[in-house]
Amino acid sequence: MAKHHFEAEVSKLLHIVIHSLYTNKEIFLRELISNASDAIDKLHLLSLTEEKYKEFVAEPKITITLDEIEKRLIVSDNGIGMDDVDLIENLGTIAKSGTKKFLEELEENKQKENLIGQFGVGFYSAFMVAKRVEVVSRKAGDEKAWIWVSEASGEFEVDEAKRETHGTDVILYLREDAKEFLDEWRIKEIVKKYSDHIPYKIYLKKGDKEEQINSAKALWKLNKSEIKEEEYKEFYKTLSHDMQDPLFWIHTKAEGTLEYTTLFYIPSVRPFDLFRADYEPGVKLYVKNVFIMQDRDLLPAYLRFVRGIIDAEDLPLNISRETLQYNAVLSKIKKASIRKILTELKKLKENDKEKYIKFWDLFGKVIKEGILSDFDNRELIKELILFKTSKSNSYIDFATYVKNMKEHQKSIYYLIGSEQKDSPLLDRFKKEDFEVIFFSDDIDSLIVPALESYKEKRLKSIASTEADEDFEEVSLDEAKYSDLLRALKEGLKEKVKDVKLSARLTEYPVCLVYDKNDPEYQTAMLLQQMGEYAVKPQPILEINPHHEIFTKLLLKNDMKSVENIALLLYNEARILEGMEVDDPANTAKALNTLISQSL
Ligand SMILES: Nc1ncnc2c1ncn2[C@@H]1O[C@H](COP(=O)(O)OP(=O)(O)OP(=O)(O)O)[C@@H](O)[C@H]1O
Repeated sequence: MAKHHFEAEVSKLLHIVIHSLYTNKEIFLRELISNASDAIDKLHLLSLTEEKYKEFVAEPKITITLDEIEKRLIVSDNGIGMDDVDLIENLGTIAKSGTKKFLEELEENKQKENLIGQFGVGFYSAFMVAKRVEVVSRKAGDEKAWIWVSEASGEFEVDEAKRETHGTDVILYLREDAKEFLDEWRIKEIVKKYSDHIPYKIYLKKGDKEEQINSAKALWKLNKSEIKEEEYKEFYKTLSHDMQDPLFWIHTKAEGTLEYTTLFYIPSVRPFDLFRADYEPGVKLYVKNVFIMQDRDLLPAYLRFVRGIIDAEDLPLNISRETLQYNAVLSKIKKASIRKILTELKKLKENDKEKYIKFWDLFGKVIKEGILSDFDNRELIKELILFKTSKSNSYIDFATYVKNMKEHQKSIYYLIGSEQKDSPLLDRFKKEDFEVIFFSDDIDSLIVPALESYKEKRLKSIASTEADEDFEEVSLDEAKYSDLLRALKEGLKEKVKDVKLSARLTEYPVCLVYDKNDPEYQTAMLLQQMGEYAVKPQPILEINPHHEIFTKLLLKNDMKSVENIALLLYNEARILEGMEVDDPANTAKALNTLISQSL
């Protein structure tokens, strides 16, 4: 046998593989199956393009043989095969510059295991589980077969061998601690996990028994017209482990400069961990049918409910979690995928409102997070938002709202909080016949201010003084009420920022508003929950000078009971805005005093 030395980098890699790699050993099988599949791909292409390979159109096949007696695992294929020169070159050196660079980085990195676990070390990963590896191969078109043997000791040997047909057998003599890979269930499990959608049949052979153990069908690679609705649904269930049918799916094949396929599903139930910080990502990355990883970074967090697959043609199989974020090809695919999902959701909203409302009730709250995190798609996300309004009990969107706007209406008006159809703040808008949006999700107080505008129409909160600028100024007789206003303010102390006369009320005696530069109640509360204790809501109590409570109070000119009245009216305004009573003990006392006085 002719002896050869491994290239220095290979020796380094082997050293790392053998000495530093303890976790995730099972990936060796993915790597070997992937190589076998590549070898079949190559021959397949040649048989299609070159005359002398025309005869090699035998049924492609990958076989995993478990030999309990010799403690061997063999991965065989009927692909292109290798001759002696190929064996020396391919299995004695590292061809790819990426791998070399990775090795350099690895040398400097202490957490080798973490890094390398994410990185396909290709053929050499066989040494994670094998003390000795033999590769018996015969190149398609050659008469001779060759054997490559190594025990990873810095050298390997190549000699003539026998093989009936073209193709390759990679024979692993399993180490003592890798005997689990002789178990057929373990192998089936690994193949299902990583290689189910390799387009070639994978057989498992043990003794006389031989069975196919993968589906051999990359569903997403088929043309849409070839896939039945049922097949889409079944595939979703295997992919997501969800028992229910998906709500809908988006299947895209991109060709041209960037070649990739994506199949995304929207579930019809909320994943259990949707609102957990440690949620499981739902999208898997494949490179040419080979499963690479399931990673959060494949889609932004606001699309975390999406299940599916991204299968890219132009990515290296060894792309790691660390390099994932920096890969330009993947970034482009990711960007296009986000846009595609959002655009398809918009279409669903237009074409199947009932289904879209189902979607919105399940995931609307999550999608809205994108307003804060995805600036590029902010306008598109705005199109997806649904809400109820002071005029509509069923959902509408911004486009409909704007279409329904009155001619003299300057802005889009909203109120944050639970649907407050009886809010005193609505008075003026009812009078003008302006529609007011109710934003009632708990995150709305963070999201809605960031919306800013829709189609050049500003969004304004009706609980804030910012909406006032859209209305004509009304002159109010401040002087006449100054003593009363002062007395009310003194009664309420720091509960309110100020007490003022109101131009916005017609029916109600009081309401609470916020200066346009101050956080509104819900925002302040949310910030407090997030640990910003210093942020306090600072409402302004506005009083309706035409309401009889105040006209009578003014007539009486008796400020004795004003403190009690102030507390009650302030709490009335809070209740009408859906807040809880502030200072309940004193409020009850004030109420009792006033009741007694009236008896
Ligand atoms: N079963 C096989 N049949 C034919 N050639 C093979 C086979 N296995 C490996 N090779 C050859 O050996 C080379 C090195 O394999 P290795 O797995 O280390 O790297 P790779 O497949 O090129 O990269 P990666 O595994 O990262 O995709 C392959 O490029 C291929 O030419």
